[in-house]
Amino acid sequence: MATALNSSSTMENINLSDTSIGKLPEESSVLVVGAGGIGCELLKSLALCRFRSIGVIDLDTIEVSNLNRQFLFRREHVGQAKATVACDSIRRLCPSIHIEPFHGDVITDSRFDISFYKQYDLVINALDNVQARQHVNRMCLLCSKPLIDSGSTGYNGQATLIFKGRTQCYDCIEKPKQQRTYAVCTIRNTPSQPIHCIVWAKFLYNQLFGDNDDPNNEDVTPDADDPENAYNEQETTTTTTTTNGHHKISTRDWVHTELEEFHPISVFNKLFFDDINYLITMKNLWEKRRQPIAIQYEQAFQLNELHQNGQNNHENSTMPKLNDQRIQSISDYVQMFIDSLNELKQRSDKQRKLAASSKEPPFLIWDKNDDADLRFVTASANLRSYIFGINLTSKFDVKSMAGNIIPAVATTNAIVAGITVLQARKILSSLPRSSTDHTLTSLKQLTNVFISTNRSTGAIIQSILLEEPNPSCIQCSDLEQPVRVRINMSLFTLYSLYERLIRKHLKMNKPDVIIADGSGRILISADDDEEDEQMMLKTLDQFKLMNGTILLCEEEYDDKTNEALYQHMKIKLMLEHTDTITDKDEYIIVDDQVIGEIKQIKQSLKRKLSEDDDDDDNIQHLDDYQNELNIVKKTKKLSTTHDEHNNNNNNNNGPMHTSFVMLVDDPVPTHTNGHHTHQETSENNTKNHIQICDDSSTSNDSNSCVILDDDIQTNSKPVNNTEKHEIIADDDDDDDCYCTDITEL
Ligand SMILES: Nc1ncnc2c1ncn2[C@@H]1O[C@H](COP(=O)(O)OP(=O)(O)OP(=O)(O)O)[C@@H](O)[C@H]1O
Ligand SMILES: [Zn+2]
Repeated sequence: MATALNSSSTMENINLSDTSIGKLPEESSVLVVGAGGIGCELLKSLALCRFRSIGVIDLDTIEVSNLNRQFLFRREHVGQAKATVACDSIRRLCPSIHIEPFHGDVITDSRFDISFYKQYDLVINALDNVQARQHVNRMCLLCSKPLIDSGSTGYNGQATLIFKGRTQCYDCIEKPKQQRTYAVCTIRNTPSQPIHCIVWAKFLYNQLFGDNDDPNNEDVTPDADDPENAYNEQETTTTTTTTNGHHKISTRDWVHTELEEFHPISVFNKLFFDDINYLITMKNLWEKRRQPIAIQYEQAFQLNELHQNGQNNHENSTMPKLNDQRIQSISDYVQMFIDSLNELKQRSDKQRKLAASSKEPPFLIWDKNDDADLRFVTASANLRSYIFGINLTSKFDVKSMAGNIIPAVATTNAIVAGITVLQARKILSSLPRSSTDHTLTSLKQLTNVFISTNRSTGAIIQSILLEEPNPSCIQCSDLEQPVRVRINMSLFTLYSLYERLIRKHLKMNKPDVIIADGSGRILISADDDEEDEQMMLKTLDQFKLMNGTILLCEEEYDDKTNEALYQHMKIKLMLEHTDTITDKDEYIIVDDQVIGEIKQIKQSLKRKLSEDDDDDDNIQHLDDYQNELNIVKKTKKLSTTHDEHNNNNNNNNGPMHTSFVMLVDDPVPTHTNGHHTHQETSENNTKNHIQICDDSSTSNDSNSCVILDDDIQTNSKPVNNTEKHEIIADDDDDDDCYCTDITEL
């Protein structure tokens, strides 16, 4: 249900000076991701609303084209990091503020891990792409941080709220995919929208001046293989005489054979007269469509009318227009075509010569910001639109459509930023004031806010009730908390991931491994009988997997073997990149996720394993699954032992928990104790350790571990050998596996 609000009623609902509950802006720390159009507005508004601790991430440097709306930047800043300059400008505005820039990619920069996010009370996205938004969404879900996702497209904008388990997350609802590809037949034979003609014009540019070896360089000539075309062309030669004497000549081949003796008028007549006449011979295409009209250069200048169909709404609007926003006459487009063609031909000849003596490519690459490139596409697209009776498009709009540009409107950004700060204020007032717990006390006041020029609702700013999370959302449903795995993406191979981590360690049989980024890309298919060796040896970064990528490992019930152990099992893995790992096979599973993961294994077992808690002394040979369960039990027991130990030392009766579990592949020494010996019988004496360490230990032991649980602290304190608890789990399937309590070592 939508509640319409005008801006004054929005303001009335929020009492900025209400300090009775929740956190105050000056007590809170906020992370802003993106210092572009919305980001600049947002930082200014946050600073003026008394937010005093802000982190700013942006990967980009300042460009001249940013200066019109990203007002924290000036011409002298061009080329400098956006995050740094934005923070400097805010400091000048508000000297008492603590604002810290981070120049880096929020997705791939290993500085931005879970512990980084945990420093903040609230995260705000001011990003311009889905991938980065999805990543921040996942990170906030993982550490239960409130997130506001702000965005704008032209006159529309939004500030939506995301709280783990309480609202929809960014991925709860699949985003409608923007159509970026069009059927080849539509482009070559039967365009019906301006974008079809613009795509055709870009193909034409590539045919004439671009990389002819590029397989994406589509032919632009009429396609007689169009299934709609009953006329079945038998000839396969590039030059064919059609029934009524018109010639079909492939532009690609024509470029090679004829362009040496370049004549712009021949190019014009081939494209807009010969090819169109050939297309007209495909009678079936025009049974239910308007037949195109071929235009010949010699008559083209007489086509002075603006357009055929009364043209689009823009032309009727009384809004003043810049030259580039105006639709021109057909004769203007004819002239524009000839002029830009000549210009590009000269440039292309130069480029070919330059390539002979340098590393430059021997072809041109279309650039939306290059005037000749843009004029060529505008003119070609509009001539074709005219031929097919499609509305014409201004140069300004062609630039936006051909360059996939989403228009940025400074006023929308300012409104979105203002609303986002109000949202931030409301969220903070719902957070407990003196606690690091970020559970919201109430969602009552909170809504999503949309800015829309669609007046059917009678409001520009609309407040929409928060939606419940989607229970089957792969990112936020509680049942599927990901197991966090730290690896070095540039060293860790697909083989290590599949064979060592997923199959050996997680005990999955032969799962599909799917990249959970909405693309449905399958990394490894369970149906493949043989693994591609070359592929398995590739490192994960070669598959464009990144810090924060979630993999869904899914295994079906194996009815052939009727093996209950391998019934349907699902595990999500979240990959976290770290440069600090230098061993190509090493992986670290972070903290209690390991326990969650083993619990999942436990749940997936059909047979009921006995849960006899008492006989830790009676350690015996265990099968792999029993062993995993015992690790869980042992972990709990060790935590308890440790708690007692700690309590004795500190007189602290508060609960203690295990700081982290680390799993590494390292040669380990043989451990001997009264009861059992871990025999180093596996290949290379390599074992998996699971080490459970505690951050309260203070010794300088060189065997100390890195503290991975960010709840406790980021930097490690060395672990005293006598306090260290260690469980050694054998990586080798054939070996016996023992659990050993460190107190016995
Ligand atoms: N993965 C990322 N990590 C960090 N910052 C990012 C990431 N992706 C996008 N950004 C930043 O988000 C900001 C989005 O701002 P905006 O939408 O105004 O885009 P812009 O690149 O500044 O402008 P335009 O695209 O119009 O030239 C940019 O400054 C961009 O650098
Ligand atoms: Zn979700």
